[in-house]
Amino acid sequence: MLVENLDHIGIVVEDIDQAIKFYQNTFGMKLIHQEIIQERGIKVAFLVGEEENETSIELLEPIDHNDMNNTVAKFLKNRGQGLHHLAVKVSDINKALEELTAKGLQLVDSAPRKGARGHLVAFVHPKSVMGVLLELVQPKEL
Ligand SMILES: C[C@@H](C(=O)O)C(=O)SCCNC(=O)CCNC(=O)[C@H](O)C(C)(C)COP(=O)(O)OP(=O)(O)OC[C@H]1O[C@@H](n2cnc3c(N)ncnc32)[C@H](O)[C@@H]1OP(=O)(O)O
Repeated sequence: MLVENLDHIGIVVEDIDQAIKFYQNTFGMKLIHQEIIQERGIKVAFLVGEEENETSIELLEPIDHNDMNNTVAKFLKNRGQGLHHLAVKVSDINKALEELTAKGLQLVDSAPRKGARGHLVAFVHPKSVMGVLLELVQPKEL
């Protein structure tokens, strides 16, 4: 599997609007995308620094903070705000999943699904990545 680059870093927050303002006002970062993903029960926002094609930060807030079936709400309750996942860009997500399965890694998603920004995404379990929840991202234009 070939990782092209670090696509984004996911950070779970209590209040996404407040967090967006914090990243904009404190670090001068720019909001490039915002979306409510109803089927995942989350609100997300992507911010970048000066170089727009660089790695972004994805802020995530659960729509319902009390829904413990929602992975982000559960994370927020159990671990509080903070780093949630690392996302790497790959050109062929199906091939990457096949390779990781062959290498014995535990996948959360055995097949890709539509994630934020219409990209194809799949998660690898943190138990297989030394405690880091890893997201594979295949941009929709590929
Ligand atoms: C929009 C879209 C996108 O980016 O495009 C997205 O979908 S991102 C939005 C969020 N979607 C996702 O997160 C999907 C992938 N995540 C998941 O399916 C889940 O969060 C799992 C990774 C399977 C964990 O769920 P589970 O219910 O098993 O959690 P749990 O609280 O019982 O925890 C089980 C063990 O995993 C650890 N654990 C839980 N979440 C973790 C995380 N984010 N990073 C590292 N470790 C984590 C716990 O500490 C615990 O370890 P110990 O056993 O050692 O105590």
